[in-house]
Amino acid sequence: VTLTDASQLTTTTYDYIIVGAGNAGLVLANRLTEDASTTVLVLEAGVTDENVIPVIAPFLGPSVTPDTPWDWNYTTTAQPGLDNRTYPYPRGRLLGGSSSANYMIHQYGTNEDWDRMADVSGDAGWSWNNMKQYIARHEKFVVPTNGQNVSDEFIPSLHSFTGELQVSLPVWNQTIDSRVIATTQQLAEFPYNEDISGINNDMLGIGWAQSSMVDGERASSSTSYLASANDRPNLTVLINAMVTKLLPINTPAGARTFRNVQFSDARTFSVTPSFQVQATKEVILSAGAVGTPQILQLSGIGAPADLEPLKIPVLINNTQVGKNLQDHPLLPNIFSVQGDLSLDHILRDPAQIGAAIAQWQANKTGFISNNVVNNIGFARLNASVLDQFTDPAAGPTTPHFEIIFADFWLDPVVPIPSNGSYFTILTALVTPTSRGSVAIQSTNPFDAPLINPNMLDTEFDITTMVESIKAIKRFAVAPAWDDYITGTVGTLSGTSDADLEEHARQHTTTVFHPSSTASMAAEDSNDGVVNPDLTVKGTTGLRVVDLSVFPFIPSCHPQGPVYMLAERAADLIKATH
Ligand SMILES: Cc1cc2nc3c(=O)[nH]c(=O)nc-3n(C[C@H](O)[C@H](O)[C@H](O)COP(=O)(O)OP(=O)(O)OC[C@H]3O[C@@H](n4cnc5c(N)ncnc54)[C@H](O)[C@@H]3O)c2cc1C
Repeated sequence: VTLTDASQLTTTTYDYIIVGAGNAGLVLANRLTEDASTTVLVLEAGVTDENVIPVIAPFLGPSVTPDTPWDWNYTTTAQPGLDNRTYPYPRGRLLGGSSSANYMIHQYGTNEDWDRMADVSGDAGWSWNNMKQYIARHEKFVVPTNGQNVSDEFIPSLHSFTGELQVSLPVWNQTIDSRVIATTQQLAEFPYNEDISGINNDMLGIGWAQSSMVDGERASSSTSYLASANDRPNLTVLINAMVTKLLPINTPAGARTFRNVQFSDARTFSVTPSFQVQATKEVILSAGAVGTPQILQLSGIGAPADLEPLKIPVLINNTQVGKNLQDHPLLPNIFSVQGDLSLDHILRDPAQIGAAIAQWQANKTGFISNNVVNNIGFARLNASVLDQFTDPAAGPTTPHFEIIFADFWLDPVVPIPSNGSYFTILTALVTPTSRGSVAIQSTNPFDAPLINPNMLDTEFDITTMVESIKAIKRFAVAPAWDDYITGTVGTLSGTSDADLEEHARQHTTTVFHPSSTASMAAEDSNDGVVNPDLTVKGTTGLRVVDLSVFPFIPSCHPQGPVYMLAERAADLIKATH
């Protein structure tokens, strides 16, 4: 059942308390309540996702954030690598968390990404060979039924059709799609990849985006894992509940126990009145890569240098909490194109958008029923460039950068001009080496933490971004674009490395993938915030299950890896108790 107010709780004691009804949290809520004798409370600061059209309609996904009631509305600190700019840093603040606010692209990462996690943690359970079983449990592939031919857009034999989250393929073609695919036949540098999810141990090349959607609607952890479990009497989800602190129970020797959770009404933006609930087994933080370190720090688990200036007693001294933040930098590269077939003309015209939304409401068809992006690709640096660096990729077949194709002007920094037709090829670093941080700046949980992704801080990152621009410029001169692309827009016209570096520093923001702020490390290592079984080092009764535990950001869109992580975490938790 989903409750809206603390006064509706009928008890204050549960077997498990999950903090955050997000991507990971609702997987746990479902799996842990499969046993009818296990009670679970999920505390979520955000609001409901029910009947929120921008959340449900796939093409409207980008309007769920930033600066809305469904977003935490964070902003980064000034980024030295980006000409000291700041930019919005969206995080979903509703049921489903960021899985309700994201752009729905669904992948699983490379086998090398997972094998590195197993190596770093010393736990072979995180290896690809073991983690594959969780894709089968998680995924419910849905082939579009609108007549779209998707036979060579994915490899059916590798996918699961029986799991929880619906994953599908494009149901509406953009003008550029056939040209993108034609380019894969014209240029050997950009081969066609028949299944871009990573499931076939190969993410290199260009393929059709798989998205978490079904029948013209978004599929999130809320519409899948929660929807199929919410009528269980042993599951309680409380929205509008802002967790403000974990309270320690002092144990005489060894680890401190954290099974008590304090929260307040998120609608009041006030820590009083406060409520307390207790877990008899475990508290699980699934508050995401910003929320989780924030709660740990507010609870006195963190670096003395972060806590002492705020007079927060250091209960667990761990200098890694909130550190190691990794994210995928995203750079829009815009070309001007012929004619008026790009989506810009529709997106500029409220009447056409209104008609398209009405069509979607009537029968879930048209471009609103489809994701904003149909094709994505991944590539590695040329060997001659890579030779200058230690390769930060998880292995020799893991990509360094991503290429994303949009049939319209898509630049989060520069708004769409009032006329013209455009084609955007976005590039994103998927193996960045820059590391940033999340740190609370006051003892008030309602104050946003300082978020510093520290983008393009390293020589590797800026070099790879420049190389990615050169790569897409090679892509754009394939014969497939001869009668379409007319020129570059703005600073993309630069030809020297210095020009392209300036273009990157002026336009880069984020693909919204913060990770690694509560990194996993081996049990006997002094590094890391959590152990390989996701328990918080130096504590009992407390685990973290969300994207913050990945020691390295996966080289793909990360919601799939989060679902896989949470599926295994449920098994680990069940095996403990
Ligand atoms: C705009 C956007 C676009 C994206 N596009 C894609 C994409 O196309 N494909 C992809 O794979 N990934 C995408 N991502 C990233 C992906 O959605 C996230 O990495 C992933 O969902 C994170 O899962 P999580 O469980 O770690 O955190 P979340 O899903 O963010 O869950 C955290 C939950 O905890 C709650 N919470 C936080 N603090 C508190 C507190 N103190 N008390 C109570 N509750 C709290 C939050 O409200 C939230 O519900 C995108 C993200 C965004 C924001």
